[in-house]
Amino acid sequence: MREMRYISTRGGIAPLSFKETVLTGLAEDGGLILPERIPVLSAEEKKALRDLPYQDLAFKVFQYFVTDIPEEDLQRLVNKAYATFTHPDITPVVKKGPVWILELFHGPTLAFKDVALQFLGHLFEYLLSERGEKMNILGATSGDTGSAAIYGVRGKKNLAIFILHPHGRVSPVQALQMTTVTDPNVFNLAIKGTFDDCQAIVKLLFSDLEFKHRYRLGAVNSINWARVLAQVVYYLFAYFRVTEVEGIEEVRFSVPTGNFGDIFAGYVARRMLSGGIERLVLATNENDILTRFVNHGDYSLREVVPTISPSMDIQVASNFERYLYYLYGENPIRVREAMSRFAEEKRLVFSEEELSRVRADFLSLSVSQEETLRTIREFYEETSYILDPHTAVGVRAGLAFRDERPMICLATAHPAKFPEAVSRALGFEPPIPEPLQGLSEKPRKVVLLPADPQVVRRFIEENAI
Ligand SMILES: Cc1ncc(COP(=O)(O)O)c(C=O)c1O
Ligand SMILES: N[C@@H](CCOP(=O)(O)O)C(=O)O
Repeated sequence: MREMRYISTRGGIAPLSFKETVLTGLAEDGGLILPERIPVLSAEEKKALRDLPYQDLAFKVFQYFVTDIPEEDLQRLVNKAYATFTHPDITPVVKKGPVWILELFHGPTLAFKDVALQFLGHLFEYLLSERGEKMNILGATSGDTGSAAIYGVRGKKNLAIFILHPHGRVSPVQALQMTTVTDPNVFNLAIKGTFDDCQAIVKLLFSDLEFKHRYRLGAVNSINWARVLAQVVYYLFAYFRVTEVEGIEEVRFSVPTGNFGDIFAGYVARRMLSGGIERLVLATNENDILTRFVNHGDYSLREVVPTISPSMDIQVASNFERYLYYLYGENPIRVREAMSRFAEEKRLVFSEEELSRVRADFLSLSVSQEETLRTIREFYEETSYILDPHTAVGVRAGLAFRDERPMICLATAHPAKFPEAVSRALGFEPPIPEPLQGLSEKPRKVVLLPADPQVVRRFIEENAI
């Protein structure tokens, strides 16, 4: 395999290997890390990948991007990562009514984050033991990354984890999943603010290079390229499965979107396939900055509003910067200018030519809470299948943009993580799966802090390993 090196969206770092990329998290110039090229699969390569079981496909896809880990080690990491999943296909894709549902919730914390974070946990442990180093993981969550990251690194050597979540703005089940892990190296920080505040604190602390190096900070958010990479696999897996069954070469994916990480993984898969994914449907809840961007070129910041799909209550979508890099013709100077303009003016303006390229990549719809509840109800009536509210946002948008091509809707979380919303829609709560049973009786560990980077910094200084 040709060696793969990694660069920053802002152009200010020397190229990195994959291993360095994983340990670096946020690029030292404040940008996000990307591979120097996205491989395009030939017809023969697609044929060779088409029928592979999930783990084998993951291994083969990773090999294009991971050229500095020996094959046997990479294979072992992949096998360990997916051994915790309860479905043999890892991310099965099932036909329900008029759409295909890509179920991404068969991992330990019942959300799509497990697909990448189970892998990243093992990868961190492998890299740290190779170097004889320790790491303090720092992450922000609007609900799902937090528990998936905690479960991903739990019991692993040489790691502590600090997860910031917006106090009172994640679902009660999500809060319990995180805070009932009372291991001495796990710290849940409930921040009095929004997810955007939490993510801004994390990025600020990563940008303080002295602090980052002294405490050897590691990233579990989609800041970390390994997160995006692992998520690319299920797009390819679903694409191969659905096109095989339907006997058609083009599909659309509908993706409930918040931090733009999942749909960015879809964008990478689309480029790798070069032609198989006609467009990606970008579905947002009432926090609709990305929908306004696609449909009206209006990328301007508004207040975050709390909704029944809380994990998508985000306005400043981190991975948007990665997409901008490609939209701006892989020109890091333009990305750097845009990011500093956005920090000052809280908006970006795009040319008609740029917007027409955006619309060749994405279709977009913002779905209100009322429509989300209606979608859960109507989909259940038609198919007996219970959607979680995030998935319902994606299904609603997927139905709006359905044409002759198969529409694959990402089911990003299990409905039992959001029983209140499901009950409002259906009049009953979904059955509680085994991993969520008895959580409310367990002891909890959480600290309430203001949305102040200095306070968070002090907390890390006092508790880091
Ligand atoms: C259940 C669920 N659906 C959708 C999303 C949105 O994904 P992304 O932030 O990658 O856009 C999230 C948060 O990441 C989530 O937890
Ligand atoms: N919705 C996410 C927000 C963080 O996104 P990430 O993909 O960058 O980790 C969550 O559930 O925490």
